[in-house]
Amino acid sequence: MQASDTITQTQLPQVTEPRNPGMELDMDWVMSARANTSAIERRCATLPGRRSVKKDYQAAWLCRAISCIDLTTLSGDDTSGRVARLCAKARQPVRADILQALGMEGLTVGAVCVYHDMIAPAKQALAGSGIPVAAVSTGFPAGLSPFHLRVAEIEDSVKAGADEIDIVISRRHVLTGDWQALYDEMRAFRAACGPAHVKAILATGELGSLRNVARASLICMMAGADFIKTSTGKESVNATLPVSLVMIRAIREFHQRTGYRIGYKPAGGISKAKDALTYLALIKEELGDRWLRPDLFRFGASSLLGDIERQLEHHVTGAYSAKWRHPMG
Ligand SMILES: O=C[C@H](O)COP(=O)(O)O
Repeated sequence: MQASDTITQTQLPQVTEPRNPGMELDMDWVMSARANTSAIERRCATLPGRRSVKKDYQAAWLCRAISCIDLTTLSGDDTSGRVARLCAKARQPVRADILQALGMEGLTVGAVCVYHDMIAPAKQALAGSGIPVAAVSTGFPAGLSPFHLRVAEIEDSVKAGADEIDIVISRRHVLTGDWQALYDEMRAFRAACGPAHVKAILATGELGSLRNVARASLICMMAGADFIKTSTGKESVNATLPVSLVMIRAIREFHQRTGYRIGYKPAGGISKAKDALTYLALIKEELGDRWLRPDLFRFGASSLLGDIERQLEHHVTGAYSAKWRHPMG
């Protein structure tokens, strides 16, 4: 991919997929899902690891990564002011002179992701930008509040203007093998979202096995998820490459069997530009170019953008601002 390709593709109108309507729970399909851990690890070891961004095409990939970030703040001390600053960053993710040098004026992140109470300030700060607001919901991060409150929380966030809802599944349904309960829960969450797109957070670090990750991925897609997402960012193990491989292969299989493309969002602990490049390579190789757009791929990340910005600055100016030089030099 050359820088010019990325520029053109970034400025193209967003491709829209027909929404996944969901389907009946197909238990035979779910139970046939397997995950061979050693084969998955071998596959992940073949992915390119890049140390630094030296070439234009790598900078182009980083710009693509920016366009796919759900720029996130999910802290107990979030304020309207912090969210407004985050949204300003979402609108102009990289310094203007760097964007200009790359020919990437107008580049924005994919979305801003906040708690319910921060939806209104985020909507206000993003007005007119076209950048969607995603709200975490359903008792995020543990998902252990009463079911009717979790459904009501979704409805409230949609009323408050959230364009996307990131729900958390009940891990216990997976851990006890109660697949019907997981399907019914996801179906109810999807219905409560109405027009808002729904991302199903599996919290893969708490699901016990890669086979459970594969099965939970399929069930959430069968129940109508628009995206499946690895983690809340609050588990002790968040997004990993093996988990990602299992989830994106489930997405590929779902597309092959139903014709619907489901989005993928690795989240939690992705903070390095080189890791973002590895994820993009994985998506390109396993799902193809169509998934390398923000309507089908997002990084859930609070600090990835900072490292990408440093890499791009280094690429354009030959120096990191973080490396102190003489102020007059
Ligand atoms: O969904 C997004 C995650 O909560 C972000 O996690 P992070 O702060 O580790 O980047």
